[in-house]
Amino acid sequence: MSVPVFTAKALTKTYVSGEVMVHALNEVDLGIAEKEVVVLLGPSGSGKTTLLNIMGGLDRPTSGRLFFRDLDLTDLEDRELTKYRRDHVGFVFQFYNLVPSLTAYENVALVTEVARNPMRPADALALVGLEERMHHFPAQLSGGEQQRVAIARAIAKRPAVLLCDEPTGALDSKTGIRVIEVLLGVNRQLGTTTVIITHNASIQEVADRVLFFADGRISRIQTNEARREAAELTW
Ligand SMILES: Nc1ncnc2c1ncn2[C@@H]1O[C@H](COP(=O)(O)OP(=O)(O)OP(=O)(O)O)[C@@H](O)[C@H]1O
Repeated sequence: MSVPVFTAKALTKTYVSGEVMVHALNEVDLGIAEKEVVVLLGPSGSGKTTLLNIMGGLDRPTSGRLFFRDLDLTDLEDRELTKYRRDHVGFVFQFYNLVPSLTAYENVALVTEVARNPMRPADALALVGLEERMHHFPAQLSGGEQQRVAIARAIAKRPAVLLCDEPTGALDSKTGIRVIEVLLGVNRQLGTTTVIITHNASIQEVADRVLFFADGRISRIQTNEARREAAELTW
């Protein structure tokens, strides 16, 4: 078997506020394979975002190890961690964080201008189905379209991993399903390993594996025999 994209060993993140200690992540062991689609489900405060942020190099664990392929992220200096993030990680958040004064094309070009081996902005926007809207400003696009621009921006540098924190959280079901469809299309066409945090249990059906979080631990892992297509989802 090839080296996993991520390997976590006893990964732990503890926050101390006053007398109270919160184990946001509590000795999590995990492997995520290349090209996998993984959905993280669990109640609020169970540690999903903490894990995603550590995988993305936005945060550091208190103890334990996290490898990206053969690279031990827990060993890296801040500068090296920033380079890891810039070279290998795309993020998609609930809110799109587009620059309002720039067109869709220009928002994506902001990233491709500084990336090492980027796609052309027009190709990234075509991949998310927005080739006809690329010269529109964010205010001229629907929420779902803005999220698709954010996805184009995240994948234009051809990251190995795409980390998505509630990507459909602000969308109605029809546009949310379209966004999931776009994420699956990117996974299929570019082979991007994709991790999706959601509170929407329906979305688990499109995953290869579903990780259920409770109290900073993975309480259960479900392997789906077959992935559903986004178009088959309802919520
Ligand atoms: N910067 C911080 N300082 C103190 N406690 C924190 C901090 N960040 C997270 N926590 C705590 O760590 C725990 C895990 O939080 P986390 O955001 O990972 O949960 P989550 O499963 O992503 O929740 P949600 O679904 O609401 O986003 C929570 O108890 C949270 O309050």
